[in-house]
Amino acid sequence: MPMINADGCLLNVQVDGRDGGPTLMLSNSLGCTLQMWEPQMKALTQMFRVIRYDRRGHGKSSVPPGPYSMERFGRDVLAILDDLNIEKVHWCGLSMGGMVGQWLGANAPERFNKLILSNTSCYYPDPTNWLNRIKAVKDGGIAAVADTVISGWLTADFREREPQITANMKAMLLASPVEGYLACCEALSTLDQRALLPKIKSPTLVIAGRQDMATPVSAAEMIRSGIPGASMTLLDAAHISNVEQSHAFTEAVAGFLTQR
Ligand SMILES: O=C(O)CC1=CCC(=O)O1
Repeated sequence: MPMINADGCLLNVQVDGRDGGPTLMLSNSLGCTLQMWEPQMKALTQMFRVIRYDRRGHGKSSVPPGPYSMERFGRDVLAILDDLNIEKVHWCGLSMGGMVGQWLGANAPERFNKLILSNTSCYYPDPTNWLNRIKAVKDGGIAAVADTVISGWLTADFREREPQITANMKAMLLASPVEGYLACCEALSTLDQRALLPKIKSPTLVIAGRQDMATPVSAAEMIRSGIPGASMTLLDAAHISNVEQSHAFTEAVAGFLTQR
C-alpha cells in the first residue's frame, strides 16, 4: 500500500474495499493507528472503497518535528486524495479525526460529500489537561499516561468484559512515537475551531458517547448546533466508541451514508 508524500512527510495509506464504489475516508484518534478501524472494515468494505491512513507522527507514517496543526493535518488529507486521484469522499473521523474533518468541511467543501464527526470537540476552553499530559509524557514517556488514557477510551465495564481488546488498544497507544504524540497534544492544547462550524455545508452526523469524558456529549452538542442541519447519534460508550460499540457505530455510519 502506498506511502504518500505530503509536504515532505511520508504518510502510510491503506485502500481496501469496493473498487469504483463511493469512497469513505477514515481518520484516527490520538495515539491510534489506522488499525483502530478494524471492527468496521468487514462491513464498510462491502459498501465502499475505504481509505485509511496513519496521521503524521503516528503508526508507519513519518514523524516530522512539530508544531503540527489542524490545517497541516487537513492538507495531509488533501495530498492523499490528490495522489490517489480521488475527487470527493465521505469522511468519518473520530476524536482528532473529527477535528480534522471540521477543518476539511469548512476549508475544502468541494472534496467531501457527507461528514461523520465522532467523539470529538471543536474547542478546549482550558489547555491545562493537555499541558499536564505533555509534561507527563516528556518526563515518563507514554507509559506514564497510558492507564489514564485507556480508562478514558473504554468504560470499566468494557475493559472487564474485553481484556484482550483492551490490551490491544493499550499496546497500540504505547507503540506511538513519542515525538509525534507530543506534537499532536500541542496542536490539541490550542484547538479552537468554533468559527469553522457555520461554514460546514456538507450533511453531517455527530456521534457521541454517553460515557465519553474526553469529548463529552456537551462538546458534541456544541458541534451539532454549530453546523447547519447536523444530526446527532448517542452511543453507550466512552471515547473510542467505534471499538466499544462496534456494531452500533458501523450501523450509524452505514445508515447515514446510504440515506438519501
Ligand atoms: O486520547 C485521549 O485521551 C482522548 C483524545 C482527545 C483528543 C483525541 O484525539 O483523543
